[in-house]
Amino acid sequence: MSPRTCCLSGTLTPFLYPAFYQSSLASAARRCCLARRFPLQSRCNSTTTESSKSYVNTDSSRLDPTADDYSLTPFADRCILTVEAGGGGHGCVSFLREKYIEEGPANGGDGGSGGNVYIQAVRGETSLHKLARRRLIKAGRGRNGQGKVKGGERGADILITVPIGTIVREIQRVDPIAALEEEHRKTEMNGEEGPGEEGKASYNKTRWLVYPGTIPSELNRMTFPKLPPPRRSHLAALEPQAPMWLDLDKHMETPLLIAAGAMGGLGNPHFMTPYNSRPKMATRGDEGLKISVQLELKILADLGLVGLPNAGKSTLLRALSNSRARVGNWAFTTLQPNVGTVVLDNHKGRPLVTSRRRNGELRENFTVADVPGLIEDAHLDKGLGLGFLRHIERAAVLAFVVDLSAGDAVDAVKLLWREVSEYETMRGKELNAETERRTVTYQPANMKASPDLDDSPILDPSPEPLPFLSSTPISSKPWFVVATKADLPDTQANYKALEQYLDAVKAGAQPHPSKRKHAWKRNPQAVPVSAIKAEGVEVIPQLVMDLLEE
Ligand SMILES: Nc1nc2c(ncn2[C@@H]2O[C@H](COP(=O)(O)OP(=O)(O)OP(=O)(O)O)[C@@H](O)[C@H]2O)c(=O)[nH]1
Ligand SMILES: [Mg+2]
Repeated sequence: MSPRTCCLSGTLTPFLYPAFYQSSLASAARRCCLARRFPLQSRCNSTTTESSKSYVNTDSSRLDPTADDYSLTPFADRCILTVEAGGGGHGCVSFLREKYIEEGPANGGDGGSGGNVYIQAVRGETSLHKLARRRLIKAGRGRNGQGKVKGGERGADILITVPIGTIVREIQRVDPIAALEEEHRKTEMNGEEGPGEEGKASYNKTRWLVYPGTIPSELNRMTFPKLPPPRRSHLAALEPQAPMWLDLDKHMETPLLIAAGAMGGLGNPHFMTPYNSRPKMATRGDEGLKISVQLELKILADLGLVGLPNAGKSTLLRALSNSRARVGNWAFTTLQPNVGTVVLDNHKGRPLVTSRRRNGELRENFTVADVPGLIEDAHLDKGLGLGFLRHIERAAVLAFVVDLSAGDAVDAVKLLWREVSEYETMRGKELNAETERRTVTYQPANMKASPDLDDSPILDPSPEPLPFLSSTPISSKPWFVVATKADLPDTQANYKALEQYLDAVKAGAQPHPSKRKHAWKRNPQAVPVSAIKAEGVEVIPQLVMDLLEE
């Protein structure tokens, strides 16, 4: 018997189903030892403190709470946001004035550059609701330049903090500098072609600032130099390639720049010539880059609970962690995902489960996401399905929660897998469409740029690989079944049938419930539990750790 099977059949079935209890005396003795050293309470819900009382008694009211005993935190997992980098301050037109220097030279300072917009995924953020309220986030504008060659102050930067697991997709971008560059390129070309009034340009009030009090007739007589070429902040090189598509799936130590502030205008000393030491013009600061982005949070939990409504997912989450998710005896009690943390090591003695992360770090906890119940055709957005199916897409391990007292458990597992699998197909199609959208530039046949191009769509020549979202197909994730409400009478036969079905899936006698080729079926197991009495749940942490290591 493998250690996992031993652990499973050993610790819980004696309470629930004595008939299935087959483990050896030796392993029972070892478990007794373990139970004495780590009482149930400290083992699977180590955030609770009163270790002297029995687990069941202490938590009976917590696990079977009244309908109004829950805590609800504001939550949003999607939002559309416009971020705007700060505009540059204007250059200054001023002249030196001192005693005995009546008409001093130009000494206007340059405008300050605008503030940058940064994004950072941090631990501790769990929702996008604060950003959803804001809609427009604008970095500070640079201050205008001042006399005595004083440059303007830089605009204030903005840092957008998002939860880990946020995907940022660009919807629209307004780049004023790109427009200016285009304009500049055109004027350069025209300037080269046309006969030369070199170095002269007319007054453009969107680009030039003139000395205060300049009257229109004077303005007409003034000779404006050629507009300087548009400038970008050197920080713009650090911006992600447009169109932006970021998958912020790790805690970020440093923020990522997404929109660099615009440059400030030039002060009047820039326009001094040997013939004109007192230019009466300066340039205006540039407008900031504006990007509309869609933020989508896909919770990154280690374990995702998938189940029909009223199956007991929230009760299970309460039994495993210190969560206060709402529990009620009706469908759709849970309307938004809840994430609970199961503490494996509370640093008060030896941890029950010792597991290391991929980077060798010792795991102190793991997270469990409880999402609203799925119903048939959830993938077609029935019930609350589609909005929340994406939260299980990124869970490392899936736990299918089935209610043993509510009909055939095997049918429930098959139905849940069907929905998850349909969702996976849909996501695959979406991802392909997105990839195509980003690689192929459609050009109608009658608008061919050059006659030697054939009719095929033009591939984007960009050598940069596209940033794909790294995601494992849902069907290839390790999974197990939590058979809840095992305390209710006449559930044994249902559980037995479920166990037999999973054995058949493992042996290959039955297809994987998702009907997919490369689905994970190495060792799907059933865990009978009574979440309401916290019986049987103590094996789940070890099981999850084993599956996480796969
Ligand atoms: N007898 C028994 N009742 C349970 C058990 N687990 C949950 N229940 C009850 O089943 C009902 C539904 O539990 P919830 O945890 O709210 O179920 P859910 O799956 O989160 O439901 P939705 O959020 O609506 O999808 C509640 O009345 C629980 O008290 C169990 O192990 N045994
Ligand atoms: Mg619930």
